[in-house]
Amino acid sequence: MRILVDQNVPLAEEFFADLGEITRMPGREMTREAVRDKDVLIVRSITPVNAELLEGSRVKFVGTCTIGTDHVDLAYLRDKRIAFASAPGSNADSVVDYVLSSLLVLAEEEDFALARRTVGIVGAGNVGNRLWQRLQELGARCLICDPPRADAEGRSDFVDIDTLIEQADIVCLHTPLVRDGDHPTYHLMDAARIETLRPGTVLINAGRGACLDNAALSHRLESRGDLRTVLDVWENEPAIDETLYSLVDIATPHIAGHSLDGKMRGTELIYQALMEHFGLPARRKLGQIKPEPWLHKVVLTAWAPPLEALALCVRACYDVRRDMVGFERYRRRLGMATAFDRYRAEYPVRREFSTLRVDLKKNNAGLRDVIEGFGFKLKLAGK
Ligand SMILES: NC(=O)c1ccc[n+]([C@@H]2O[C@H](COP(=O)([O-])OP(=O)(O)OC[C@H]3O[C@@H](n4cnc5c(N)ncnc54)[C@H](O)[C@@H]3O)[C@@H](O)[C@H]2O)c1
Ligand SMILES: O=C(O)[C@H](O)[C@H](O)COP(=O)(O)O
Repeated sequence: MRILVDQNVPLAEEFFADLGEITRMPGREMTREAVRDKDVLIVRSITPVNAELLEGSRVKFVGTCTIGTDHVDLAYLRDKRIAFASAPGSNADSVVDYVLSSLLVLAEEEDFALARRTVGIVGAGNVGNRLWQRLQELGARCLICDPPRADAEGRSDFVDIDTLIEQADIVCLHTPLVRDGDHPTYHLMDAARIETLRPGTVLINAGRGACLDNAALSHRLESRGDLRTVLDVWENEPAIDETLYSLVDIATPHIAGHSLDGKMRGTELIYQALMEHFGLPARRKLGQIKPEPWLHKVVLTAWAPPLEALALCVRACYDVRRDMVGFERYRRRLGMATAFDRYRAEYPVRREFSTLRVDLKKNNAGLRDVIEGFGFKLKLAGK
């Protein structure tokens, strides 16, 4: 069997080598010629998978090691009877880590307490739901907007997006990119909605770039400069708008989900789906292959103020400023589009909060819920 794999998919050799010959290639360089004689195609989000790529090829299985599937023409695959799998939930915790790390940076700069803010979460799927759970541990009030779920589950505790925008101090976008149907998300945050954001609102997009009208946001930031913004996803990646980039507070090149844990989980999910497709037992397990994190534990030896201790753990594990500064360094050297892709390809190792154990004394009970709720492992030691 011949398998073509994006070069940014970790552990492909460990998972797939027994199945056949693996060829690696940058996702943006995958052409019809490159896939023609392959049986299996394993991509990430930057390869458009459609008739143009696959027509006339032998490909019988396509796997994307990502949550998002907007780069895949699913109707075409169905029509051609090409099996397909994605990796739902694989890097959702990494995205939540990214959002929380960003919020802690802004809370520190602006001197606000997250617990006293209203956070609006647009899209309450794997990412949004986990963010909701973790924020509740901090005591933050959350407003949830997810019309497809509201319809399907008959939920009356969800709000519509305009109510959310009106009431939230922090607006987090975690929607997939959907262009049609009852609940499209293309430019869900359009010029009119961007204009109605209250001065001082924090706006975060870690879903897909085109869920937010980038030109309209650029206009609002240039003309009024009264929002705090965190953008991980952009329209026209990797050649993103330089002006918008310069106006955003935390600007990163689509790496919110790029923890090693998230990416490895994505590979494992596609391996499992591929084995199932071919009726083979999935003997390889991520737990047997996964490297140990560099930082295994943080020990808090005495009582500590909960929020300060939490911020310390977050920074020890993943500080979003590392990526902001790293991306800017690459951009100055390579120019925007090359830097965008190169930083992701050479992404420094990052582990999820869940890989860090926090040791607490028993008398530090106030911290217990916050640390656990934020996703860290907890160990209680005697007084
Ligand atoms: N920045 C990154 O690195 C990164 C990483 C992972 C995922 N993503 C993106 O984030 C998206 C969400 O991830 P997920 O794992 O939560 O996906 P998911 O499919 O589990 O959840 C998406 C949620 O959005 C809701 N939704 C759909 N249309 C909506 C609308 N018009 N308004 C409000 N809500 C709507 C859906 O009902 C669903 O509950 C992915 O589709 C992907 O595009 C980005
Ligand atoms: O949809 C996803 O899973 C994420 O957007 C993912 O992190 C994208 O990573 P990429 O494929 O761009 O490396």
